Parts: sequence; structure tokens; C-alpha cells
Amino acid sequence: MRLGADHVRVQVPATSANLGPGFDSLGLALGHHDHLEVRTIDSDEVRVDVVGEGAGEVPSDERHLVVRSLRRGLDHVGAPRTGLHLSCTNRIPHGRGMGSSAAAVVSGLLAARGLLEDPASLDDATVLALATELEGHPDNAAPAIYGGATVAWTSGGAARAARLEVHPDVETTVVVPVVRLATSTARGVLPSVVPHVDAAFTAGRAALLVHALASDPSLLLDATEDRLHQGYRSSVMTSTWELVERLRERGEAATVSGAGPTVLVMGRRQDRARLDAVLDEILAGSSGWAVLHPEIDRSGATVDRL
Ligand SMILES: Nc1ncnc2c1ncn2[C@@H]1O[C@H](COP(=O)(O)OP(=O)(O)O)[C@@H](O)[C@H]1O
Ligand SMILES: N[C@@H](CCOP(=O)(O)O)C(=O)O
Repeated sequence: MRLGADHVRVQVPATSANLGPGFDSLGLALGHHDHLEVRTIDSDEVRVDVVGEGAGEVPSDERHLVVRSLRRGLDHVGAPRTGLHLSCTNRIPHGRGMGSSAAAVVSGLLAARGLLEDPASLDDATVLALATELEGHPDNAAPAIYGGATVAWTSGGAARAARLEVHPDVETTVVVPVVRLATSTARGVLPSVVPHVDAAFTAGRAALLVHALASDPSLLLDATEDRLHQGYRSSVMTSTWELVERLRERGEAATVSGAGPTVLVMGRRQDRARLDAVLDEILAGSSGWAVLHPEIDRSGATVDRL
């Protein structure tokens, strides 16, 4: 497969995975984006410039996650090796449970698509499969690609996803701490076996959540209950867990966002003033949290040839 462009621009959303009971399955795209420009260059060189999140921290060579993902996409279709210059403008915080690593992977794969003579050879299904291979779970990559809310699963080794149209009354709030927690750490504290009663409870809530998100947001509080992962992870994110519990006691549908430590609250537009008041009260006197109200990103990642 030949290259067909030498300059592309990608936009990719943050994502919140799990949404409570949908561990490794449900996810939501948020209107908070990373931006990437890629130019091919006539050498074997890789140059990476980063502005914003991760600047001065992430590697600026072949080890960079966007570069690795872009290369994976080009290799998948047998495209020739090329030099690359990446300009990354990152807003998605790293290690907070807002899908920064999935965004990096999806942006690299979409940049690869944009550079190809036949972009359709890296279609959305292929990007999801490759992203899941790189991430290990599909629940962030799916909403990053498709937008809105998604249910993702793996069948016969292949990742797949179904998109949900989220009810227009649903809006999201994320409460982002300064502290980071690597997803690998939060996955490391999960048990290999859970009681059947907890599995059954959580399966019912996940099914209810699909209905609540699409048709009846008044059910979000009950629908976001989970017994599969958040409680087990509370020891590695005590402040996060305390905030989730206090918000839920006050009737807010709060969950750990992804593997934490950000807190996601999903609610109805008409209840926003109540949520803001509850957050003001609970967070009064505590520092180190940023409250954001991103819209739901209903389109997913985009790539343009320049
Ligand atoms: N835009 C990016 N460019 C390069 N590396 C990134 C980018 N975003 C995330 N990463 C890598 O992924 C790590 C965070 O991944 P992870 O622990 O899964 O947390 P998150 O919940 O933010 O996805 C970062 O520390 C960094 O190594
Ligand atoms: N299902 C995963 C989701 C991880 O999301 P991230 O945004 O924290 O990378 C998990 O819970 O481990």
C-alpha cells in the first residue's frame, strides 16, 4: 500500500470508560481533545514536539505511543517506512482515567489512515481491532473512534463495538485530581474471581445503564452501581472513592472514571445547579481537584489531509 498524503491533522476525544457497571465494556466520548499534526519527512528520522500534557515527560522518538501506533497502522497495510514529524497539542490529562493512552493510540492509527493512498484500508473496525491490541481493552478506544457512548466486546479475538445515541438531557462532569494513577496499577489490584451474586448484580445494572443513557436518564443513579471493580480499587484511590461515595449519598450518579482517579458524574441538564452546589459543598476547603463540564463528543476522532 502506497502513501497518498504527506500532512494530516487528527483530533481525538478524551473518554471515560466503565461508567460504573460496564467494566472493560461501556465508554463515553468527552468534548475534551488532543490534537495531532503529522508530516512525513525524507529521512528515517522521527521528531516529536509536544505542547501541553506530557510535554517533557513522554519520549520523543520511536517509543512515543502515538508514533508506535502510527507505525502499527502503516505496517498493518504494508505501507513503506517513512520519516515522521509529529506536533502534539495535548489537553487530555495523563494517568487520570480519561483515556489519554487510548486517545494517543487512536490518533496514531487515524494519522496512518490519513497518510495512506487508500484510507479505507484502515477502516473503523480495523482501527478498533489494532487499538484494542495495543491497549489491552476496547472500552476507551471504541468511544474515541465512534463518539457518543459505546458498548464494546471481543468475539473470537476480534474487538467490536455498538454505538448508543445518548439522550440529549444527559450531561457530564469530571472532577480531576492532580494526582495520577497508572491504569496498570489499578488493574493490578483486581481479584481474578468475584462472587456470583456481585456478577449478577452488576450485569443487571449494566443492562439498565444502556437504557438509562439512551432513554431514561432519571435512572442513572441506580444504573451506575457496580460491584466488579470500584470497591476493589478503593485502596489505591482513597480520596476518589470517598468523593464518589459522598456524591452518591447526595443522589448524584458518580463513578470512578476509567481506572481512576478522576470522578465522572452523569446527570440531567435540569439537575446541573444541584450538582454544582453539592460539589461546591463537598470540595470546599480541599485543593487539588479541577471540575470540568465537557459536552459529550458525539462524532469521535477525525482526520483531515492538509
Ligand atoms: N498523547 C500521548 N502521547 C504519548 N504518550 C501518551 C499520551 N497519552 C498517554 N500516553 C502514555 O500513556 C500513559 C498514561 O496511560 P494510562 O496509565 O493508561 O492512563 P490514562 O487513564 O490517562 O489512559 C502516559 O503516562 C504516557 O506514557
Ligand atoms: N476498563 C479499563 C479502563 C481504563 O481506562 P483509563 O482511562 O483509566 O485508561 C479499566 O478500568 O482498567
